[in-house]
Amino acid sequence: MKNDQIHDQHSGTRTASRRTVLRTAGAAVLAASATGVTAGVARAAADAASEAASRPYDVIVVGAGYAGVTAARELKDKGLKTLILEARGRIGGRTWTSDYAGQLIELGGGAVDPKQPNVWAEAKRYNIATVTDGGTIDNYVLPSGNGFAVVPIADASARIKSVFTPFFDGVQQLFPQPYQPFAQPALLNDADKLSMQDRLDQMRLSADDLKLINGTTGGLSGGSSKRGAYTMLAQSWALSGYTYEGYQSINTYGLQGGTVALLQAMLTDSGADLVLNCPVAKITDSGSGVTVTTKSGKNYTAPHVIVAVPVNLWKTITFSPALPSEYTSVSTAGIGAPNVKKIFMRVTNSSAGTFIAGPQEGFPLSTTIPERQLSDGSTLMFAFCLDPTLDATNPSKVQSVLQQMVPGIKVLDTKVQYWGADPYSLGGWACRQPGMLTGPYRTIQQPRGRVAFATSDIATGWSGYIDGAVESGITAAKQVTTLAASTR
Ligand SMILES: Cc1cc2nc3c(=O)[nH]c(=O)nc-3n(C[C@H](O)[C@H](O)[C@H](O)COP(=O)(O)OP(=O)(O)OC[C@H]3O[C@@H](n4cnc5c(N)ncnc54)[C@H](O)[C@@H]3O)c2cc1C
Repeated sequence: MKNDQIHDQHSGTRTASRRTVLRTAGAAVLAASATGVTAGVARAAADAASEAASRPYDVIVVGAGYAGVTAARELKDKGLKTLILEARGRIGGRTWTSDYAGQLIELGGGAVDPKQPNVWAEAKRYNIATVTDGGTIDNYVLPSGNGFAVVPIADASARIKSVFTPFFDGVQQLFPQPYQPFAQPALLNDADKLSMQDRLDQMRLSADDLKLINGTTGGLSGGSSKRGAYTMLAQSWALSGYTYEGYQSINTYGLQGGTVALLQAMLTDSGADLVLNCPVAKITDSGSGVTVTTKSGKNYTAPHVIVAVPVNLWKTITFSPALPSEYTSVSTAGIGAPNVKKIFMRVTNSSAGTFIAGPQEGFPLSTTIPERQLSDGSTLMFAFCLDPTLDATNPSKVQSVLQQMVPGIKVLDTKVQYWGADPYSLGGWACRQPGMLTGPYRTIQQPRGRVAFATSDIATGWSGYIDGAVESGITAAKQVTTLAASTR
């Protein structure tokens, strides 16, 4: 079976798509990612930052992930000049094109899909090809009784589909227009109270069937199905066309050259100046302009600011005047799923052939997926891990967990990104908690004074995906353009 017939997204789900990614110089692109004030290799970073502080900008964007860069590009299209301040030494945030075992890899988000209109349009606009891999996967390793069973992929997919599809009974009525999640307020009020675990409980599944799907719901939630809102996954199902196949297929494509290739093209087009290694600590809105203060004490001013950092980071920035409680409480509770690690590894000796593993909630590794065969005879795989106690940088620890599912398998080495502990993400993909969508969500999508917000975490459509980041960047740029026109 072609491996793009099954799939996953993010964590708990089951991605099977492998990509023939052109091994363009991902790292070199990253190293050369800065434009504008940071472009000159010879120019000292401090000089560049000082120069930026004295230049007149219409808008300062905080954060150079997909949401922030999209906002800057949109503002340029409206004739506004933008400065981007980024905490890290690279662009991309929760997308991170890196390299491992001589391969280009995505340590964060990587998959895009034609059902995701915003990011798909960007790829077309900048002529970035989408890539997929036609490799095959033999088996699915599934929980069975107290252990695991190796099941031919077609049989396993049919079984998962039959258990998973009823989880979404009624979603067509709940989200008849997937990009307008509030269209059915009465139904939504009830549904948004449910955690994914509540919905699983309603289904009264057998122990084995429960284990078939709670790895997905628990994984998306950041470790426990009790944390994630049912409406989060239900809306993704609706956006995918209300079918298992539609939902499965959203992880089929990657971007040629990696996510950084598209983002770099957008950044270059934005004409924005970018300062890297510049974490923002304070944002002061005087009513007539905004001052952004970095951790190192440097001030930048502009008429407007777009805060394009993850929601989980809002609580780490001092806003003056203070943000209303809706913003602070959501940031404290968190939208970005906790505990998320993405692990790349080289494996050999698989008794299950090429396989996907979909263990149950609570197992130290979540979905485990083959990416491609390597010329040294090993297989490049990646896995998600929601267990903060597993030291995934230690190959023998990962191996002993993997061997519980596939006896004899060997892990040669690993490369890990722990998003939950990363100070500039404090979590992985967005997964709202029960009550957030019907509660503070519409408020936190709005600007406060001269400060607007952009991130996939507050998107109306594909929140939790690159597409949602692009959508949110477009929205924030519109909000600021309207404000700028009214305050001129
Ligand atoms: C492991 C993983 C797998 C995923 N898989 C997929 C997938 O396959 N497909 C998909 O579509 N999506 C996927 N996602 C989700 C997707 O990556 C995100 O939704 C998207 O990248 C978020 O973009 P953003 O711009 O909203 O936020 P971010 O990418 O987090 O960007 C925010 C930026 O703000 C910066 N920042 C933070 N604090 C400060 C500060 N104080 N001062 C200045 N800058 C600051 C950060 O460094 C960062 O660059 C995945 C995410 C993860 C973690």
